[in-house]
Amino acid sequence: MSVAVLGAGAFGTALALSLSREGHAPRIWARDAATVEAINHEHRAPRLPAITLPDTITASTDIDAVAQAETLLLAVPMQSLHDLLSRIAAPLAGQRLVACCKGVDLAELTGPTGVIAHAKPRAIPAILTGPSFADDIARNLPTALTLACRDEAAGEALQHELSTGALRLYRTTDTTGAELGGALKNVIAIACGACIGEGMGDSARAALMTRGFAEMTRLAARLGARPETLAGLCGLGDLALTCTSELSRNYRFGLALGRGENFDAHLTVEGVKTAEAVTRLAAKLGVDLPICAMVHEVSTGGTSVTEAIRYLLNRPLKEE
Ligand SMILES: NC(=O)C1=CN([C@@H]2O[C@H](COP(=O)(O)OP(=O)(O)OC[C@H]3O[C@@H](n4cnc5c(N)ncnc54)[C@H](O)[C@@H]3O)[C@@H](O)[C@H]2O)C=CC1
Ligand SMILES: O=C(CO)COP(=O)(O)O
Repeated sequence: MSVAVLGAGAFGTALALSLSREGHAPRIWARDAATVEAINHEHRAPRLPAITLPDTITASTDIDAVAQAETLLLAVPMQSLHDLLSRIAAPLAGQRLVACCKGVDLAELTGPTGVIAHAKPRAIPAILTGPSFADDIARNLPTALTLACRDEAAGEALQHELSTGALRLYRTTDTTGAELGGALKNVIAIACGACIGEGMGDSARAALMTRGFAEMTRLAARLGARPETLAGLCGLGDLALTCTSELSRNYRFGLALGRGENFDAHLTVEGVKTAEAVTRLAAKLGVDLPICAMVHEVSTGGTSVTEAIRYLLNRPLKEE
């Protein structure tokens, strides 16, 4: 089976490397010629500068040619996924489209598999998500992720196609749970970073992680997801990683907010737009997501970290 990667960022390049170790020769689509040049001629990717790529990994700016592979890994930021799919002329009928992004689309208020289903209704949508830093995958360190696909047979084929000696994939048909876990953990990671940056301490972070997990499961259950999906790699697993590691951009963005420091605007921080999208979605569905709402307020300058923490502490007391 042929696999290609659309998007030459850190995660797309790491996944191409992972595939290359299993004998695949993946092509990467990049939107700019300079990145293609770097991959094809210098065997390096701009977003993973410390890694040398094998010459079995090649790149192209011709998206229609690259998109002919049977499996396409869609590794662009969440808010660019719709734009990416609209660049491809073909309907991609019967092809497996694996979202490798985490978030909720602001225009459609759906996760990545919903965006795929709207843009390419004859394709088979799936999502690869869970706790992994691109750098760890690129270095072939042990990693376990969730592969979610409603089509059981396609999900099983993808699980085998994308697993490697170091990258172990668990399978589920619950795409809603898998994508909401990955989306919401980034929002909670911003909250945790802000809490630590503001000097509130590890106990406060543990409280945010736990009550954040309650928000993740509440919204997911309202949308029909299974609780055990959220308790898996794509929910609890990724929450644990992202809320505790300074390798996470979402966590570091939160740290900067808490410390009152600037943050590099070129870095992909999915939780900011996701906080806005889930706050809107929750209002529409009548679901209470106070931490996510505060992350949206703080990250858009609507309130301060101190005020947000005060608001959360002073909400009416309730049962756990
Ligand atoms: N970096 C990581 O450790 C991991 C990232 N992810 C997810 O992968 C997704 C991508 O993140 P990264 O690869 O880290 O981002 P990145 O910032 O390293 O790269 C993003 C890539 O997407 C391209 N891009 C942006 N907008 C585009 C558009 N409209 N059309 C086409 N290409 C576009 C950029 O040129 C760049 O090559 C995110 O949703 C992230 O949450 C998931 C797991 C791990
Ligand atoms: O999704 C990730 C880890 O699973 C990567 O986290 P960041 O996007 O916060 O860097």
